[in-house]
Amino acid sequence: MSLEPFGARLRRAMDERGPLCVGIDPHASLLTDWGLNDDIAGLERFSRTVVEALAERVAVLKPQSAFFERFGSRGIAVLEKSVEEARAAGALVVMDAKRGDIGSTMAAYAETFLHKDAPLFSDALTVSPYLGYGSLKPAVDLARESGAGLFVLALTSNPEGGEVQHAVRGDGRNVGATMLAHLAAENAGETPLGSFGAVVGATLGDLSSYDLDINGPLLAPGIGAQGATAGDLAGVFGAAVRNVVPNVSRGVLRHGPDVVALRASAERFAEEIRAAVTAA
Ligand SMILES: O=c1ccn([C@@H]2O[C@H](COP(=O)(O)O)[C@@H](O)[C@H]2O)c(=O)[nH]1
Repeated sequence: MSLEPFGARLRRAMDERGPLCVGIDPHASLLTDWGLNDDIAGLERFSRTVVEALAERVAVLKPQSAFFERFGSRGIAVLEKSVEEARAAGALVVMDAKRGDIGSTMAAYAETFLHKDAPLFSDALTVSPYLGYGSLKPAVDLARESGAGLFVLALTSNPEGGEVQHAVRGDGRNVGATMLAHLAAENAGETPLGSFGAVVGATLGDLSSYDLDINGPLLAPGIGAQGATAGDLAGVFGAAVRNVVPNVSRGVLRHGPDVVALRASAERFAEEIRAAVTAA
């Protein structure tokens, strides 16, 4: 049996818990700062601590797959366990793996993260559309079947992204705007919120030239370590701010390993975000 659609589950979680998404990003430097070794035991302890501190409190946890993959199969086993425990504690899990390939290979990535019986099944997956939006079709189809979602890289938080995403097409529209239009079509008619979201950096300044009204969630990394603040959200997203899922990773994680300090940091960000969204 498939799950209720991701968009509906996310809307409810955002309304009940606030929209904050905290990353599980076990950087080698953070493991050291936490007094852990940069090894599988350190990885396991780090991830378990973040899940214990936050999975019952925040709407979304976003493991960054790269930091687990670097430990090989044992790192993937830790990732599987973290996803399972975070979901069991009530958080939605967005797997940040940024997958993208030709359609036939994309189907295998979709099976990996979006098939409801897969060991790494996640509520949503980040995907790259830069082999063409249509190449994502197997992931879109399987997400719909499973009740999962996608976050498509549209306007990323890093300064280098513009050379691809701001490139102007023959029809005068840029690439990022085109991805947003594809997502709006995917989400048409869905209530209360579509399941196909965009990644749009909180670092990007005024985005009023873009149509962010995609009837889907906007995952907004960049708050904290990359320099954006909760106070920037209304200026960046305008009326779409209600559908923004702001992500903070290092900004919260640097307060570990103390569980109370991690919770306090996440609560501070959550409060600032609540104030910014309410005032918008
Ligand atoms: O445009 C993007 C897409 C993804 N990310 C990811 O989000 C976190 C941000 O971490 P911070 O420590 O809060 O900077 C990280 O996992 C990135 O890979 C992004 O930053 N920008």
